[in-house]
Amino acid sequence: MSVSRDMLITPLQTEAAEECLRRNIPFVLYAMPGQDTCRFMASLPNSDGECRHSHTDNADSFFISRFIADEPYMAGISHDMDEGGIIDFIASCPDVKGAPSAELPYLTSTRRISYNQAFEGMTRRLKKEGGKVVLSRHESIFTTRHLLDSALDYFSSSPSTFRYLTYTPETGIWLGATPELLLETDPHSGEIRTMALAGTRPSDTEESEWDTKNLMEHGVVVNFISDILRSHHLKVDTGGTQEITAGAVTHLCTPITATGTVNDITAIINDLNPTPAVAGFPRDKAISEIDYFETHQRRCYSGIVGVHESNEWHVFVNLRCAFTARATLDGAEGWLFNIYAGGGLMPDSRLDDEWDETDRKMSALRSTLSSSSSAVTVNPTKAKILY
Ligand SMILES: C=C(O[C@H]1C=CC=C(C(=O)O)[C@@H]1O)C(=O)O
Repeated sequence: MSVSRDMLITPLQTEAAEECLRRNIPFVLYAMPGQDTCRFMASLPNSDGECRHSHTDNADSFFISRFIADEPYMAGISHDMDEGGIIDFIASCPDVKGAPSAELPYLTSTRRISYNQAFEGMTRRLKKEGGKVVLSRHESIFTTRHLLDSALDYFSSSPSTFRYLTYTPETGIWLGATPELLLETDPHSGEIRTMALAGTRPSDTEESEWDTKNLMEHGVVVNFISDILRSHHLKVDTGGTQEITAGAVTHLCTPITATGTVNDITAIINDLNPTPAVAGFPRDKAISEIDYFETHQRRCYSGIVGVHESNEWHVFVNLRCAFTARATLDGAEGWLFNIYAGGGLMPDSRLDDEWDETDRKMSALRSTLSSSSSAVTVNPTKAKILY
């Protein structure tokens, strides 16, 4: 099911986002899972022409952070804008000292040989010691398709995900549609909701049973999340494991709720993040192997992304996403994307299956970027990034 294209991003929101992209003003367009309207927020410049983009506890804000930032870093964007506010914003947008992001996308994709080597190194240890590590890769694609068109299509084809397009000077431009909830608070019931999302197979499989590798991979995440919540003295209730389909892949998903007195919600978020669904288990060992074997920086892929609005937290794991920047290739203007995906390795993982899994996880965004009459190039080594 996909929602109506017209409803998701209004023409005014598109115009405002384009203005922000032109002027390097931090902004976000986002839609909550199941919603068919987007919210637009931007960090307006202060009287010195500088954009405020720090997170404050009271204002509604969007945040995005890197995978295992030393300090849990949040780029907040406040100032929600309704349609009237957007008109004023576009009309009066003062000159800002917006800086382009210092980070640049990779021109080439993760090489198969590098992925294979990382796989061999990680599974060699897993076979001896057990555990789990999530190995990721990225694919570099240049497209002449306009960014806002791509975002609109990607949003409308993934209605049950948290969808966003954002720019901050710290992170650059990111586009994503993630199915994975890290944590959500409900001030009415006092409940915390989360999920274990791990274990993947093709959505067109004819198998009825899940294999042991996927069931165990999933179980590691259920146990980890439950243990963290219990360590915060919360009562944990684990629902039945379900299947959820996201494009070409189906995942195992166990909803988890926690109740009790929450003294410090950000401490719970920081303890949960990253879960073994994106890092592995034991966590520290998995993170150091990711650091050692992966040949790219994950940047914001598999970090957290979400909103703090009306005193509620909606925190997601940043999956099915891409980092992008304006670029040219052979005289054509377009966008250079690094699409990221990973998969959990267990001692009995098979190399080709894992590679194919990441391919399927990237496929929805890849086909969005290639649709209509846009010219698309994979590994655009001659692309030039525009500032
Ligand atoms: C790490 C990713 O997916 C996670 C979420 C669902 C299933 C996963 C898996 O089966 O490996 C991963 O844990 C990704 O999409 O890049």
